[in-house]
Amino acid sequence: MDQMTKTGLWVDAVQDIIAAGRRMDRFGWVPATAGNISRRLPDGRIAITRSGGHKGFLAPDGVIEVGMDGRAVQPGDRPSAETLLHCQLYAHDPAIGAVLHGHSVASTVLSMAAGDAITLSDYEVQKVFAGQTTHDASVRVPVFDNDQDIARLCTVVAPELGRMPAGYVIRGHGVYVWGATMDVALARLEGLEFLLACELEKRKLGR
Ligand SMILES: CSCCC(=O)C(=O)COP(=O)(O)O
Ligand SMILES: [Zn+2]
Repeated sequence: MDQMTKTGLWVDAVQDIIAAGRRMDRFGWVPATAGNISRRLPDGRIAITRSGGHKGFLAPDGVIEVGMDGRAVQPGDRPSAETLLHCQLYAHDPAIGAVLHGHSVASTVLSMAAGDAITLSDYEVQKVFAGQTTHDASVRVPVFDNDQDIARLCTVVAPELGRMPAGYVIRGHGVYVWGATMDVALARLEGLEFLLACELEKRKLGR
């Protein structure tokens, strides 16, 4: 165990991740072992969920430390299979402090029916996203084809970095959302999931 794992800052990050997992689970966004959650650490490393655990029932040892290259600091630790998507966001923007990934019904189903984006229009809640000041506008949420090769998926996401006010969706898979803090990331996730759920209901009405 190195110095970081002993500090209060590490404990804060772990508590943030455990609380986020519980909240995502309450909404049904992390079924079975789906989803992953991370936070940037003050030393530039990342605290991220271990691969394969239920994110609604995380214990402190369900969170491990990785470098910006996505490799576990402790040999033998197995970080989330999607760690590189988190690292990509942290590397892109130093202001990003937390990244969330969930598998909601709405993001899964809508993305399977979508082209290269889901467009959200006319919803008041769009204003939860930075730079959105009115419902009278559109928010484009890119949809990327699913890929088990996460390094290759990163190359597909890369051109859109900096142009995704609400996050992005991986087709038939789930959403990625981020924020300066865990609270901001959770608020954005809640906003995006609300809007995707509305969109799914609207389409069921044939509108
Ligand atoms: C059972 S969900 C398949 C893997 C996945 O998409 C996911 O989000 C969870 O993977 P992890 O390695 O982070 O547990
Ligand atoms: Zn996933």
